[in-house]
Amino acid sequence: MTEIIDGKAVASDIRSEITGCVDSLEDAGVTPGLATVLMSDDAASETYVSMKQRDCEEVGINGIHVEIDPEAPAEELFETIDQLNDDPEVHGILVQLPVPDHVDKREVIRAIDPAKDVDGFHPENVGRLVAGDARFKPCTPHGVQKLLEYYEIETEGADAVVVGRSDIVGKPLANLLIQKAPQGNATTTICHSRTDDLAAKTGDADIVVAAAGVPQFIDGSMLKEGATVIDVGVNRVDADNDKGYKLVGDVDYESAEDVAGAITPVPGGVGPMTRAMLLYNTVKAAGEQEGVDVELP
Ligand SMILES: Nc1nc(=O)c2c([nH]1)NC[C@@H]1CN(c3ccc(C(=O)N[C@@H](CCC(=O)O)C(=O)O)cc3)C=[N+]21
Repeated sequence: MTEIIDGKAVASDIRSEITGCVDSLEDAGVTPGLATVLMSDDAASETYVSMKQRDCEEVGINGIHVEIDPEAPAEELFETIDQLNDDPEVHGILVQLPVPDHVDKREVIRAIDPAKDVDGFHPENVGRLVAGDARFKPCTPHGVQKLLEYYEIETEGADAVVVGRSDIVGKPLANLLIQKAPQGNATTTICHSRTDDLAAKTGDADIVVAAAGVPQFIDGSMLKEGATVIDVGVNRVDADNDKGYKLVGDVDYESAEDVAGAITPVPGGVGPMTRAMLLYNTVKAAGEQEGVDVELP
């Protein structure tokens, strides 16, 4: 029987534990604050940011949302970031990506105070993660590790293949999977668009993580019997329904489900975990900035 990895349920569990962390911060006189900044008209980005704000409300984090006209000069975004860096009520800052073409993404990431960088994208935080001393694990890789933990999927000595080399998922996740730490110690291969014979690599893997942003490109024929399949893709594809689209992953679920030992669905797999780990990082940031011990889940 294929085990369906229920990210929605695990995320809900983690949110209730985070509510406890928020309570202990409140007892110390601290309300954790998360600022989300959106400089985009993209419908999917708007949806994700509003979900993040709703999550904050649920657990008692003070959510602050700033919207910047995507046509505005880049300076407007940088001024906003400076203000949020200086605002003692803001413990975490998330600038929703992508930003418009006239805004330099790297510069944006560097402008955020590393202590408030709850995405974990700032070079200082990337460096710490690679050095095995992570401050903020990036939310999606961290969420994937939590799923592996909850479902007791052995990573030690396992062959893991990460398909996708992005700075926000592929690279940090591969780094975490090779670390001498829980949910680490995997023999990890990173595959990407120039990989020769991808199916041979995925077909040998005990754990396959699909994070390339290409709809349904990994199917059952590319998997080993019993493999764990983690689908990070959230692709909107046209559909004949009210919304006009549906969400599909990077994995062709129907064929993969027959072969996999365990698999994450889309929606309801990694996506909700990404949002839960953002709350986790925000509570961690607040505790560190305010000198309050927080017992994180
Ligand atoms: N600075 C920054 N940080 C991010 O973490 C970040 C970002 N920019 N830009 C875009 C990506 C994408 N991302 C998602 C998070 C949750 C879901 C999610 O909750 N998905 C739900 C369903 C969503 C829906 O219904 O549309 C699910 O898969 O079940 C999806 C996508 C975070 N990102």
